[in-house]
Amino acid sequence: MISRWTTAVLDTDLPGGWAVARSPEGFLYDDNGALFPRDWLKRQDLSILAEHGIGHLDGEPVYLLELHSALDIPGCNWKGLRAFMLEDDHTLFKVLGYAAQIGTWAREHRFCGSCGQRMSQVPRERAMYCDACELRHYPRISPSMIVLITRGDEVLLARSPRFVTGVYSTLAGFAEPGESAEDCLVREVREEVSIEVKNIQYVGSQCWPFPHSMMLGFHAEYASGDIVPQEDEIEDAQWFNVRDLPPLPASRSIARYLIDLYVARRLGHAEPVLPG
Ligand SMILES: NC(=O)c1ccc[n+]([C@@H]2O[C@H](COP(=O)([O-])OP(=O)(O)OC[C@H]3O[C@@H](n4cnc5c(N)ncnc54)[C@H](O)[C@@H]3O)[C@@H](O)[C@H]2O)c1
Ligand SMILES: [Mg+2]
Ligand SMILES: [Zn+2]
Repeated sequence: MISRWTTAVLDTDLPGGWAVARSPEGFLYDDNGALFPRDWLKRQDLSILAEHGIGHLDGEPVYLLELHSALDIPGCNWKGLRAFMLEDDHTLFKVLGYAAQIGTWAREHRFCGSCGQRMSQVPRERAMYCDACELRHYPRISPSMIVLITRGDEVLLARSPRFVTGVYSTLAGFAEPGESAEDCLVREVREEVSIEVKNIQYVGSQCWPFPHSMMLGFHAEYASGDIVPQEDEIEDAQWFNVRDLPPLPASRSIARYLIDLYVARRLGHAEPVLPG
């Protein structure tokens, strides 16, 4: 059965529901997954930094317990968000991805960036509020462009020194103030591989909670220039034939989708579906 997940701002004074617990070591899980009866979880000896009501899973309320530190609970363990992404339960990954973004943002906005006073959660709204200067802080989302550059049967893929050994991917980068999505894409491509692109086509978007990116995915055609990898950022960049590709990123990523979609179109295969 596919579970239904909707986000909401829930009242943390109400009892009951489910909860996920997040510490600097990741999310708590056991053999049944990462959702625990909330009242049971709160009876454990947790060092709770903040609690957030984050939404409904199949109509049941879900809360996040954001912890100062991990602790040992018999039968349970801690695991990072990336490990959950690589598993099959996509709905659970969405719940935890949202929880991670809300937890990180609230943790990093406990004090007002303008006057330094302690801030508080606004009831019924996803915002932190400063009483002293009436400033509101909303969750942070960082728009990032990601692009597959194509040249007929070839695609341009690159390696960052941070990637798993052997894996090549599309180019990506964060938008800067003053840029359109297209401006950002053109700049990132120039910076990272020193080439020019044309016919920029928007393909789709994906929430990427590492830690708070909104990925906007594109295909673009090669226009001119020779590949010059950006020092420190790009370890290697090459043109690959769609019939002979290197190891690629994880299948849930929009990077992989942009590649699989182009290959499918080029080779006349069925098109993949963008993971939500
Ligand atoms: N879902 C996917 O398929 C996929 C694939 C590739 C990259 N990504 C994500 O895209 C994002 C951007 O990719 P990148 O790492 O190549 O970026 P990038 O090329 O812009 O380089 C990263 C650098 O940008 C700066 N930076 C960090 N956070 C920033 C922010 N919020 N705003 C502006 N600048 C910031 C830092 O100096 C950092 O070293 C990252 O979050 C990455 O995880 C997602
Ligand atoms: Mg980049
Ligand atoms: Zn303030």
